[in-house]
Amino acid sequence: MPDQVRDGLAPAVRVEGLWKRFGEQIAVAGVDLTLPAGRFIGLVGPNGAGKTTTLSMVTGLLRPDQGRVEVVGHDVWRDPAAVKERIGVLPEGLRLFERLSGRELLAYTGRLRGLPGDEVDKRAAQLLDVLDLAGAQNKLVVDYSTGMRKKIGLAAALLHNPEVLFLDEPFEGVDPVSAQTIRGVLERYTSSGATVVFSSHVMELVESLCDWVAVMAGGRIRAQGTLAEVRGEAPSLQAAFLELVGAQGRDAGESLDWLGGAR
Ligand SMILES: Nc1ncnc2c1ncn2[C@@H]1O[C@H](COP(=O)(O)OP(=O)(O)OP(=O)(O)O)[C@@H](O)[C@H]1O
Repeated sequence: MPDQVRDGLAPAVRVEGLWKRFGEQIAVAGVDLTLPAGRFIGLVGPNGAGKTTTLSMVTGLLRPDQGRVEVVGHDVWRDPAAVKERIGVLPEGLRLFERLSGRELLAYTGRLRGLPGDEVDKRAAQLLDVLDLAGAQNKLVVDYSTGMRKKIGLAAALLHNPEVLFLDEPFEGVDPVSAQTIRGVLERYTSSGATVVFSSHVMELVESLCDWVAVMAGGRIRAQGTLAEVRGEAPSLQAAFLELVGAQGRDAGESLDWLGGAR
C-alpha cells in the first residue's frame, strides 16, 4: 500500500494514559501509544517490561486501572463487540480447545465469528494448507507441538480477516521453516492494508519484519516511531534498544567467577 494512502488512515491503535498495577507491582505506568494502520509494528522490551500486560489491555482481555484504548476508532472498553469483530489475537500462553482437531477448532472459531459454514470450510482449508498443517488437520490439538499450536492459533486469529492482528511472541518455539511460512502469511496480510502488532525480544526479527517500532521498559514507552527513527544513529536496532533500556555496561556475568565447568 502506498505510504501516502496508508498515512491518511486513522490509527490502528490509540492508547492514552494506560496504567495497570498488580499489588505492589506497577506493570504499566502511563503508556501513550499511537500505532499507525497498515504497518507491521513491533513492540519490543526486556522481560517484565509490560508488553503482555499492555497487549492484554489493548485487546480487551484485561481491564486497565486507568486510561483509554481505541482500536480502529472504537473504544475497547465501551464498545468491546465492535473491537472484537475487527481484531485477531494470538495471546501469550495460548489456550486452545485441546480435544478438538485443528480442523474442528477452525470450524468452531468460524461459527463463533458468524461466518457461513462453506466460507469457513474454504478459508480453513486454505489456511491449513498455507501454514503446512493440512497433514495434521485431523489430529487433536493436545497432540500438536509448540510451533503447530502457534500456527493453528494464528489460523484461528486470521479466519475472519481482521483489520488488526495482535500477536504476543508469535515466533517463540517456532522452527525456521515455520517462521518463514508465518512471515510470508503476515507480509501478505499487511500488504493489503491490514495492521500487525507483535511483541518480541528478537531484535533481528523485528528489524527485518517491522516498519514501525515501540520500545517498552519498566512499564513505559521509551521510544516509538518508524524503524529508522527509533534506530537513530545506532548501527542496529539491538544497539539502540540496549541504549534505550539502559542495559549498556551492565555486568555481563563477570561476577560469576566460579562458573566455567573446568576443574
Ligand atoms: N497477573 C499478574 N500478577 C502479578 N504481577 C504480574 C501479573 N502479570 C504481570 N505481572 C508483572 O508485571 C510486570 C510486567 O509483566 P509483563 O508480562 O507484562 O511483561 P512482558 O514485557 O510481557 O515480559 P516478557 O517479555 O518476560 O514476557 C512484571 O513485573 C510481571 O511480574
